[in-house]
Amino acid sequence: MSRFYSYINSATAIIQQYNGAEPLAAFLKKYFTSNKKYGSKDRKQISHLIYCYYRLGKLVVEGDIQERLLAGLFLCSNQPQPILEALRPEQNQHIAASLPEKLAMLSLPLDLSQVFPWHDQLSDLIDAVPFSVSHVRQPYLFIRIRPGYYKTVTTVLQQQQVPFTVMSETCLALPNGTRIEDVISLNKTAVVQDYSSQQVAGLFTLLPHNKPLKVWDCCAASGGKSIMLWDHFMQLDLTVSDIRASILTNLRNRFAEAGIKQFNSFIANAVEPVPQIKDGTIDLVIADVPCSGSGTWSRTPEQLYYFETGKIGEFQKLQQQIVLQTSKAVKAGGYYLYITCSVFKAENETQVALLQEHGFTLVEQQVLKGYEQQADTMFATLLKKN
Ligand SMILES: C[S@@+](CC[C@H](N)C(=O)[O-])C[C@H]1O[C@@H](n2cnc3c(N)ncnc32)[C@H](O)[C@@H]1O
Repeated sequence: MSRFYSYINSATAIIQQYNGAEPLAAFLKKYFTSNKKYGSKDRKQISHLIYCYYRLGKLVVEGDIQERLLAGLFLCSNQPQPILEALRPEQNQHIAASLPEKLAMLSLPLDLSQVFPWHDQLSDLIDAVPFSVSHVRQPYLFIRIRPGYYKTVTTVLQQQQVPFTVMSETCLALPNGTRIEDVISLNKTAVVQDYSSQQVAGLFTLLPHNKPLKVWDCCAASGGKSIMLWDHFMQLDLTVSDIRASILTNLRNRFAEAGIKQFNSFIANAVEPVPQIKDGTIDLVIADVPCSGSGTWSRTPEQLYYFETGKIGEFQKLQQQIVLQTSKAVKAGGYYLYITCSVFKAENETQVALLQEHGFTLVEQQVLKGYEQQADTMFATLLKKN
């Protein structure tokens, strides 16, 4: 049996074992650790095959898994593939063709608008068809260059021959899989942060700049939004919290690398009263809430296959509890910044409507259409307390 059929058989066996209970990346890591026979080249090819398979969501491809693996590989790759060269050389020759051309070559009735089938649940302003089709492409890795380091970072990337595209004065797009941590002083000179996440900084310009703001980042994770806010204002009275201790440890390490020394941090469940935070005392609450992550599924395409819509309601309920509890902390005339990386209306506009019913006025709402830039799709709304 050729090496290429053996890749397909391995990918098939892995797909049959995987049930979506944990992230595919973690499952593959464990699988390859306990199956030592695969070299790094094999692991790369098999993983790519499997990711392409899930990029087609639940689309039915006539024939067996092998047929779907090869169709996925052809549609979702834009560089020549050794497996296609061996098994479908005519397709490999057209690997850089447009999607409609590729679909015509496959002569399979594949409707890519159904890769993400939950069109009726999307937030306003998200175009269902281009969003759905965007999942066939792997997104870029984006970095945000911190103030004063543009020349340092771009010079090192050029010296190390790392290709990049300039998206803005602070944002660079790099090929996914770039080991950026080996090339630059991560967190000191630049942070890994998606393009859309970086766009949220546009809302910071609408905040008062006349005195250091008292800020509470109530779902801080490893601090991506807080570091960006710090870079914007340079001076803040900053408090960060999260329900997970381990992620706060990451945050403290990142803040140390980023040179952010003055801040308060503690573990807190944002659905309950938080003793450290008094009602009506905060200028800005950032609530980058736990969500379905449906705007990021081109990074985790297994979700297109395994996601159950019942989970939207669970997230909606949790977000509602977080919003109602944490918004009490905002002082009169202060601000609430609500953020998700979800595309579902129930997690986005519905929560904003709830804030509006509880004494907040909408300042600006952004649907960040990352699917147009091979980035994540996000939702961000700034509200002001009446
Ligand atoms: C989308 S992430 C935040 C990302 C972060 N703001 C950033 O920019 O890197 C959501 C975070 O909410 C936290 N979380 C989930 N449930 C929570 C709760 N009940 N209270 C507080 N934090 C919670 C999760 O642990 C997770 O770190």
